[in-house]
Amino acid sequence: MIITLTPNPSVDRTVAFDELHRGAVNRATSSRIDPGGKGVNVSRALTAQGASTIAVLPEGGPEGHLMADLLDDAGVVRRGVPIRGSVRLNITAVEPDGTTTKLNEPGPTLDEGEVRALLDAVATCVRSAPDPQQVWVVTCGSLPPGAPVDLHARLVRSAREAGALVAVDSSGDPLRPAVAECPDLIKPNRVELAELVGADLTTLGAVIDAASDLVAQGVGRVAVSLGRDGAVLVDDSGATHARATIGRPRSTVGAGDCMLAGLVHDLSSGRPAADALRTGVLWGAAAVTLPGSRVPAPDDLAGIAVELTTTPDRSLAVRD
Ligand SMILES: Nc1ncnc2c1ncn2[C@@H]1O[C@H](COP(=O)(O)OP(=O)(O)OP(=O)(O)O)[C@@H](O)[C@H]1O
Ligand SMILES: O=P(O)(O)OC[C@@]1(O)O[C@H](CO)[C@@H](O)[C@@H]1O
Repeated sequence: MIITLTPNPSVDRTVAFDELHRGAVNRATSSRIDPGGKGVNVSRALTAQGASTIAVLPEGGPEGHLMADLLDDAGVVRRGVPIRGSVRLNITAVEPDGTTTKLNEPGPTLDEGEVRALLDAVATCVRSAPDPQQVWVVTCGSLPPGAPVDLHARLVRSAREAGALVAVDSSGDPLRPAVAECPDLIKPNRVELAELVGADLTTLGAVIDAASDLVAQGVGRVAVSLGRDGAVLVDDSGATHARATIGRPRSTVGAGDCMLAGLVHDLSSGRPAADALRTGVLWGAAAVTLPGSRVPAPDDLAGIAVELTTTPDRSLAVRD
């Protein structure tokens, strides 16, 4: 069982343009809408693959109702925590050459009672699971205004107390206190890891060294997503690198979330870490072949080959 927390979910509207012009009226060629926010996407990807998950999220306002309907349509089990504000709506503009422009709203202001209700909802889900020791909690994304910067860190503590293993996917200031709580897994991308450790990470070797330092400080595992260069997983037994080649990329929005979903899916089933990385990279690459933030179904994984090595090329220049 995998429980996700998304403190700042979003209804994601993806709008396609032949060419986007700043400061002009732009007429779209098509549009789609998906329930989103990083933890919500993790739960959507798990649901699409038939895995057991509950998405915990704040629910309020017209967008909150829309979010609930979209999640119900996708068959995603959810625990909505009522809030006074309204869930945000994020816009993604896509152009035929693959250029993606994201416009993310700040989200509703949460008060301390609402924050506590979110953390309690997660702990209740963990305690109600048949075997809380087998539960992973995944807490993801930006924090809405009013939420304390240590919200992810508090979640690591409270989910642990309830008996679960915990993964964190966030960035910037909210990531730091969460890392200090030594979660079982973190999933930064290369830029987020570079910001966390305060260094330029331009080769795979530099990424591995930075991740190894975090493991030495007590983080269980560090999975770094590297865009088209795949991902590297570092733990106290070493580093494993995996990547997949796909045809034409369509949208990278949510690919990191699908990667994390595949990784935690296999770890929670007791699979070896290298297999879990392979699954994560496969789900991430499959997501990139799909429009908007659509998540892959089992058929979408067919025909994508993943290369995996336990002796990564440390000199590889990493770009994304
Ligand atoms: N062009 C690509 N070709 C093949 N696989 C890709 C490509 N881009 C992304 N991926 C896959 O998707 C995963 C996640 O991508 P990326 O590193 O861009 O995530 P991210 O920056 O965390 O994304 P986000 O936070 O926007 O969801 C990668 O680890 C890789 O497996
Ligand atoms: O503003 P945040 O919380 O950093 O990111 C939110 C978001 O951009 O992330 C997801 C893709 O990873 C989207 O569904 C959503 O719009």
